[in-house]
Amino acid sequence: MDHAADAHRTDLMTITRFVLNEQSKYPESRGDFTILLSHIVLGCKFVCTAVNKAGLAKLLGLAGETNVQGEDQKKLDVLSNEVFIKALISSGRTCILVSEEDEEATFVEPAKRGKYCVVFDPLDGSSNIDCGVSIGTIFGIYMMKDAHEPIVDDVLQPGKNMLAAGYCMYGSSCTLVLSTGNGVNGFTLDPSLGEFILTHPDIKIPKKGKIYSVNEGNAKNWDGPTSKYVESCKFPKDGSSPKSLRYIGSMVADVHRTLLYGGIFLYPADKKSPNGKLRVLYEVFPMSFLMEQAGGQAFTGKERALDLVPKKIHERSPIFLGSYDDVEEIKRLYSAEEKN
Ligand SMILES: O=P(O)(O)OC[C@H]1O[C@](O)(COP(=O)(O)O)[C@@H](O)[C@@H]1O
Ligand SMILES: [Mg+2]
Ligand SMILES: [Mg+2]
Repeated sequence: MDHAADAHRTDLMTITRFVLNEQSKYPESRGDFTILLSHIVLGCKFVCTAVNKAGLAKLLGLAGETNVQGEDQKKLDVLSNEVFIKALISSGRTCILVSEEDEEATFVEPAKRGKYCVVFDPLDGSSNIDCGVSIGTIFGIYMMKDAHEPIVDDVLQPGKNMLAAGYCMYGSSCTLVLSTGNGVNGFTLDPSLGEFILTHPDIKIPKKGKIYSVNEGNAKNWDGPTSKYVESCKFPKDGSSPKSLRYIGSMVADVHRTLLYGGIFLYPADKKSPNGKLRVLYEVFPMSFLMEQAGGQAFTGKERALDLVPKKIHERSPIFLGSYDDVEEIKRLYSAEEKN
């Protein structure tokens, strides 16, 4: 590193500075949230390093049952789950953790307990790992309802009660997008500093977009409004240009593009999966929270996504999220069908 040339960079807005600045706006704050977030950020850095090495490990024959040291080589999704569980418990600020990888919620032992509940998908888009396509981690943070012995109900709250949500995308760069309920900000990891730097301040999603993003292979099982909507993206009746289709199959990457470029991401219900595929707590809610904070909308086909009250921790829901006007159109089609 050229230290002289980099001297001017010491005024960069790192995520640590950013969160401390936010904290200073609340004089009564004891910094618990800041500490929790710093543990999540550390987890993301660990997973980013593991993801970057994954291809190499495979090439060198290290990713299998055992590595050269004779240790078990863990699959990335299992490893990522362990990283976040450890990072969150060691923060001393959490009481309940819900991970996609664990059937049951994890209750933190009293000595290490704090007041936050964290829901997360440690590695999203894991089917894309072996071909090096972008994958990510998604998280949402709730406050425990009251001071009592934690119970599962503490995480079965509507998404609008989330205090914060975000994702980290492990792609051509490592990008962390965060909202603490006061807009959306994006940070990019500078590997030379090991710090996330504010690179996308106050992200606002375009009001209308030119891209739709959906697994069209499921089209034969879609319901009327979804089919009509996708048809209108391809053959618009108002004389406008057709939308482009982009679909990666990693929710983090598809939502990130939607957030920056505008448009709509949909994982609708279909005849085979009447509740869709994506999980309410750690996929639908955090992404819907971010979309609304960026000026977009998120809809389930029946209601505002963040109004949904999950009954089970791994519950699924259809989801349509993105630019305000694009989601408005799908809402119109569903309400027209209801009236018929
Ligand atoms: O392959 P499909 O059916 O289009 O599903 C893609 C969706 O499934 C997911 O991969 C599910 O996430 P996981 O990898 O965490 O299970 C989303 O990231 C993505 O939007
Ligand atoms: Mg996922
Ligand atoms: Mg996952």
